[in-house]
Amino acid sequence: MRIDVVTIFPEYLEPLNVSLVGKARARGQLDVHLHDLREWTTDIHRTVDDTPYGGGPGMVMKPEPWGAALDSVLAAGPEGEVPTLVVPTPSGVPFTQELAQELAGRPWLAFAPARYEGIDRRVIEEATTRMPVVEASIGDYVLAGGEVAVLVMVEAIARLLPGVLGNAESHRDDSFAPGAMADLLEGPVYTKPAEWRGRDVPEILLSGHHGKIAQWRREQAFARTLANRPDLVARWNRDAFTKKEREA
Ligand SMILES: NC(=S)c1ccno1
Repeated sequence: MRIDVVTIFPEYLEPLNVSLVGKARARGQLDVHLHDLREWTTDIHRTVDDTPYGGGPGMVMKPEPWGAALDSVLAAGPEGEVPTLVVPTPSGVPFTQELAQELAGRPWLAFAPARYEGIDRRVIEEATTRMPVVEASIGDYVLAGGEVAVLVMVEAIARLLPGVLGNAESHRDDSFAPGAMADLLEGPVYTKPAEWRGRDVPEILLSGHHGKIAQWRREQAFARTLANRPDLVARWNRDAFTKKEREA
């Protein structure tokens, strides 16, 4: 997978050099290109923003640098291919495990994290005429810029790429993973020692009875989901529960 990120703070994306994503890059599973938006400014002050038409607080990111930057990204990418442009924004669709899974299946992603009050709308509109565009939100809150959201999205997507996680099974039981864990939160996990500060590991996990352990884990997942995400419960019904049982 190729990933391009256009940003006024390339240094904000340094974490893409370490840990899981860094290792995937080193193994050639990810090809990440960072671009400083100011490279496409034309004035001595390298201006990327201006006051909003219609008035109002804050500044808006100018269309010219973004347009030129996206032109360059497209030109530098694989011949005859276009990226999916991912725009992190609180006004986007929810960035879910399902969306991460879908984006992990695409060969080329370009991220456009905004600052200030956002990017001039014409940039997004023009982009949709030449590539798929996904405006997505990592949560119902506002950040100072989209770079943090890019880090979140890239990690969530990268870990789903084949071979990136050591154990291919690791994300099968993730919260929200497709199949039996859809709309479910992961239950509690334990490791050695069997007793720690007077707290024992649940006996069932030491039983070696895989069927009962799986059943206990499903029950724990349902209990945690009921407690922490009643909104997900609304998506269940008895058939779905049964279906989950069959799939698990
Ligand atoms: N919630 C998201 S994705 C965001 C981007 C910028 N500020 O908030």
